[in-house]
Amino acid sequence: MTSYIKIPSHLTPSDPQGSELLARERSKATFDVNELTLALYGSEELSRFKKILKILESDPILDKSNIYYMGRTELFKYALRKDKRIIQLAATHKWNVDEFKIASRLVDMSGPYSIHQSMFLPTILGQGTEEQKRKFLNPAIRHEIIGCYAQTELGHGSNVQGLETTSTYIPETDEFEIHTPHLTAAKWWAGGLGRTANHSVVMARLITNGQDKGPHPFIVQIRDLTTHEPLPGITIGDIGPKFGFNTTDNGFMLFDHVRIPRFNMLSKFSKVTKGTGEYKNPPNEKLSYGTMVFVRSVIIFNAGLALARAATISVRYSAVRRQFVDKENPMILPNGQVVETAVLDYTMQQYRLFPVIAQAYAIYFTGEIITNLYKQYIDQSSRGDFSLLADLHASTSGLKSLTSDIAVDSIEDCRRSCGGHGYSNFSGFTRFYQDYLPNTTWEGDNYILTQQTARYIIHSKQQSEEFSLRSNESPTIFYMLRYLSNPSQKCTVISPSDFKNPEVQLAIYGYRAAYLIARAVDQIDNHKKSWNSMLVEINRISRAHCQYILVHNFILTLQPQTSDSMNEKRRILHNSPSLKTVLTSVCNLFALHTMEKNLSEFLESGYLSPKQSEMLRVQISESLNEIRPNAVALVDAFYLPDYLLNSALGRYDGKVYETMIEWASKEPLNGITLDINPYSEKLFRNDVKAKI
Ligand SMILES: CCC/C=C/C(=O)SCCNC(=O)CCNC(=O)[C@H](O)C(C)(C)COP(=O)([O-])OP(=O)([O-])OC[C@H]1O[C@@H](n2cnc3c(N)ncnc32)[C@H](O)[C@@H]1OP(=O)([O-])[O-]
Ligand SMILES: Cc1cc2nc3c(=O)[nH]c(=O)nc-3n(C[C@H](O)[C@H](O)[C@H](O)COP(=O)(O)OP(=O)(O)OC[C@H]3O[C@@H](n4cnc5c(N)ncnc54)[C@H](O)[C@@H]3O)c2cc1C
Repeated sequence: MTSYIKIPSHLTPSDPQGSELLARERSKATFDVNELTLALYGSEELSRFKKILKILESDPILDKSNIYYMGRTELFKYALRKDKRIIQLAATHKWNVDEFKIASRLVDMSGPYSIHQSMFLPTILGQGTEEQKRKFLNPAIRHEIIGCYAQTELGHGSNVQGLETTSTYIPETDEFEIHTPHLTAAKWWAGGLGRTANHSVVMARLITNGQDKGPHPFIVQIRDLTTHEPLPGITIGDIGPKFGFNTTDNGFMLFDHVRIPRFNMLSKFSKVTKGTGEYKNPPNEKLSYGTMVFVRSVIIFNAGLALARAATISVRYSAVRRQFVDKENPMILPNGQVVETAVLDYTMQQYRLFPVIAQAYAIYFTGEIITNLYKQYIDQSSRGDFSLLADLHASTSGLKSLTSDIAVDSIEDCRRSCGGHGYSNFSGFTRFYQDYLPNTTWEGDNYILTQQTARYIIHSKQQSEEFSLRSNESPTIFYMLRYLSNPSQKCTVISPSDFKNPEVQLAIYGYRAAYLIARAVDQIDNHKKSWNSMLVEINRISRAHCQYILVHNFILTLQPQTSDSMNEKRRILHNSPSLKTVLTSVCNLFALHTMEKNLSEFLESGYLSPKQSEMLRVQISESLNEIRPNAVALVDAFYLPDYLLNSALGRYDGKVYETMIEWASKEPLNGITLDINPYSEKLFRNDVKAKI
C-alpha cells in the first residue's frame, strides 16, 4: 500500500515500549496460556486453525491492509473477491465445512455469498427431501448456484405469520405461483439478494384448494444463470446503504405471478399432493422455522468470540497505554525509573474490562453446550423424535437475545475504554461493531425473542404437574422446584468470600428467576393481567432465566466430571490446577458482576439482603484483583491473531504507536491535491456553479 507521507524513521515511542509492557504482563500470568488455548479449542481444531491462518495471511487477495480506506462499492467488490477466493482455496486445500467456517471467521467480512453458506445451504439440508437435496443442495455446495434466504418483507419481519407473499398451488400445471400482492409484501433485507444470488429460499404463504396454510419455504430461481438478469416477473435490487454490513448486498424482490414447479416446495415435513393439492401436515407445526433455531444457536456461540475479540483489543491496549503517574503506587521499571501508569492499573478500567473477559468465557462455554444440544436435536429429529424442539427453541431464543445484547454493549464499552484512539477505524472496532450490531435484530428482534422463552417457562409453571415432570427432564428449569418448595428461604452469605461458593451463586440466581416467574404467573392468573401489560416483566423473566443458564453452565464446565464423559478439552482443563484456579476467578467475576448489574431484582426477590449486597461489592473487587495479573494472558488464550483483529491498538506485539502513524500515512486523503482558495470554483459541479 502506498504511503503518502514520509514518517521520520528515527522516531520511536517513549520508553517503555509496548512490546516490553506486554511481555511484562505475560510473564505475570499464573497459568500456561497455550494450555488454556488447547482447553478452549482442542488440539485438532487449533492445528487446523493455524494451518488455515497461514494460508490466508500469505494470500495477496485476502490482504486486509487497504480495507479501512475503502468506500461502499470498493468494499463490496473486495468482499466479492474474497468470497470467491475462499471458495477457490477451499477447493484447492479440500477444506471441509468446519475448515471453511474457520477461514470465513478469520477473513471476517460478511460478503455476498455469506447467506448462501449460513442460511441457504442449511435450509435445504434441514427442510429438503433427499430428491430436493440432490437437485439443489449438491450444485449449491459446488457453488454452481448461489442462494439467499428471503423471508422478511417490507411490512413484516418479526411476525412471520403475517408475511404476505403468496404461493398458490395450480393443479392444472402442477406448479406454484409466487406473487407479491402488496407493496408491504416486497421481500426486503435478504443478504446476497441485491446483486449476487441466482436462487432464493422464499418464505411464502402456501395456498392450496383455497386454504391458507401459512408461511412455507420454496426454492425459486431468481436470475438467469448465463446473463445474471432477473427472470421474467421478478424485480430485484439492492436496498441501499446501511448502518454497517455494507459488504453484503441486502436486497429487495417483487414477484408478478411467477411460476415454479411443485417440486420446489421444500417438503421434508409438509407436502402438497400432485393434482389434488391435498396438504399433508408436518409432524410439528414449527419445523419450517428450523433454520432460525439453527442460526440462533450459531449467534450464541459467536457472541463469545465477539466478546473475546473486543476484550483482546482493549485489554492489550490498556496495558500499553499510559496516562498520569499513580502517586500512591507508581509504576517503576526494573532500572528504577518511575513512569506513567498503564491505564490497565486503574481500578475503574479493570471494573470496565475484566467483566468482558468473564462474559467471553461464560458465553463461549454455553455456546459449546448449545451447539451440542442442537446436534443432539438433529440426531433425534432424524429419527422422528422432535421432543427437544420446544426446549431448544426456548433456550436459543432467550440466549440469542441475552448474549448478543451483552456483546453489543460490551464491544462499545471496550471501544470507549480505548479513549480517543478507540474512535479511529484503526482501533479495529468500527466495522467490527457496525457489523455485529444487527445480531440484536436479525433472526428475531431481541425483545420479541424473550417472549418466546418467558412463555415457555410461564406455561411450564402454570401446568404445575407437567412442570415437575418436565423440570426433571429439562435442565433449564429445574431451579424452580427449589424455590417453589420454600419461597421464604434466605441467602446464607455472611462474609464476602461466601459469594465464591457456586452453590450459593446458583441458589441466588435460581431464586431470583423463580421469584420473577411466580410473580408474573400470579399477575396473569389471579389479576387477569394482559400479556401486553406484562411485557417488561416478561423480558426480565427471560433475562433472569438465561443468566441462570450462563452461570450454571460455567460452573458445570469447571466441576469434576467422570473421565468417560470428558472430551480432550475438558481433560486438559481438569488436569491443570492452575487453569481451574484462574477460570474459577473468571467464573466468580461473571456471576457476581452480572448479579450486581441486576441487583434490584435480587433484592426485590427478598432472598438477598442490602447488607449482603455490600459484601457482594467487596467480593467483586477481590475478584478483579485476582484477575489482574492474568488479564493479558486470559485474552491471549483465545488466540485471536492480528490478521483477524486488524487493529493498531490490540496487536500482539504492542506496537500501537508505530502502527497508528504508519496507517495514518497511508490515508488516501493525504495523497490528493486540493485547492483551498475559498473563491475558486474548482470543487463545484457544473450545475451547482450555474446557480451560484
Ligand atoms: C445470519 C444473519 C442473516 C439474517 C437472517 C435473518 O434475519 S432471516 C429472518 C429471521 N426472522 C426471524 O427470526 C423472525 C422472528 N420471528 C419469529 O421467529 C416468529 O414470528 C415468532 C417466534 C416471534 C412468533 O412465531 P409465531 O407467531 O409463529 O408463533 P407463536 O409465538 O404464536 O408461537 C406458536 C408456537 O410455536 C412455537 N415456536 C415459535 N417459533 C418456533 C421455532 N423457531 N421453533 C420451534 N417452535 C417455535 C412457540 O414456542 C409456540 O409454542 P406453543 O406455546 O404453542 O407450544
Ligand atoms: C443486516 C440485516 C440483515 C438481514 N438479513 C436478512 C436475511 O438475509 N433474510 C431475511 O429474511 N431477513 C433478514 N433481515 C431481517 C431481520 O430478520 C428482521 O429485520 C428482524 O427479524 C426484525 O424484524 P422487523 O424488522 O420486522 O422488526 P419489527 O418487528 O418491525 O420491530 C420494530 C420494533 O417493534 C417491536 N415489536 C414488534 N412486535 C412486537 C411485539 N409483539 N411485542 C413487543 N414489541 C414488538 C420490536 O421489539 C422493535 O423494537 C436482516 C436484517 C438486518 C438488519
